[in-house]
Amino acid sequence: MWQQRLTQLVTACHWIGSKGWAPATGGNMSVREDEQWCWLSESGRDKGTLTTDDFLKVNIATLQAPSGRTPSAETGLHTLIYRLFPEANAVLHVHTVNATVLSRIEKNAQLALSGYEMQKSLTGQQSHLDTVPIAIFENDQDIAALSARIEAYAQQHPLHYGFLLRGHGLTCWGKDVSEARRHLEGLEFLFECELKRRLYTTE
Ligand SMILES: CSCCC(=O)C(=O)COP(=O)(O)O
Ligand SMILES: [Zn+2]
Repeated sequence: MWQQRLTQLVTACHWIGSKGWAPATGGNMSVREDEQWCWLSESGRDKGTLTTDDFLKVNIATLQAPSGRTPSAETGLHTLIYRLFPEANAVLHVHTVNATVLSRIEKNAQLALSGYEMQKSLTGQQSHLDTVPIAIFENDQDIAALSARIEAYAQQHPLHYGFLLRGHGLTCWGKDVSEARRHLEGLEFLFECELKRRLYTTE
C-alpha cells in the first residue's frame, strides 16, 4: 500500500517540478506508511527529479530517520500533520510564486477564499457562495516552534486542506496522493485568481 503511495508521490514530485513549484531545491513531500512511520524527501534535493531512493523512513513521533540520512528541514510539519489528521496520507509542500506573494499581501492570519467555483476542488466544498479560510502562519526557522504554533491553532480552529507560511509557501495534504495533488492544484489556482483580483480591483 505505502509502496504504491510512494511511487505515486514520485510522479507528483515530477509534476510539481514541471510546474516550477519547487525551485532551487525548495519544497518537500511525504507519504504515510502507517500510524508510526512516514517517508519524507531528503533535505536539499531537487524535488523535481526525485526517485524513490530519495525518500527516507521517518518516525512520526520522534522525527528520527533510522537510515542516518537527513530528512527535510521541515520534517516536523509533515509529522505534525500525520499526528493531527489520522486520515492524511500524503503531504506536499511547495514554494509557488502565488503562495509566496499572496501570503505577504494578506496581512491577516487567514486568507478568506470566496466567490470561486474552483473552491469545489477542495474536498467537501459544494458552493462558491461559501468562504474557505486558509490559515497563514508567520514563517519561522525554528520548525519545532512553528509546529507548536500550528498545533495550538488547530486545537482552536478547523484546519482543512493546507496552510500558508508567510513569504515561504504552501503545505497541503490529502487522504491519498491524488487528493493532495488536487488540493495543491486547486489552491494554487485560487491563489493566482485572488492575487489577480487584488491587482485589478480595489474591493
Ligand atoms: C531553498 S529551500 C529552503 C528550505 C525550504 O523551505 C524547503 O522547503 C526545502 O527544505 P528541504 O530541507 O526539505 O530540502
Ligand atoms: Zn519550504
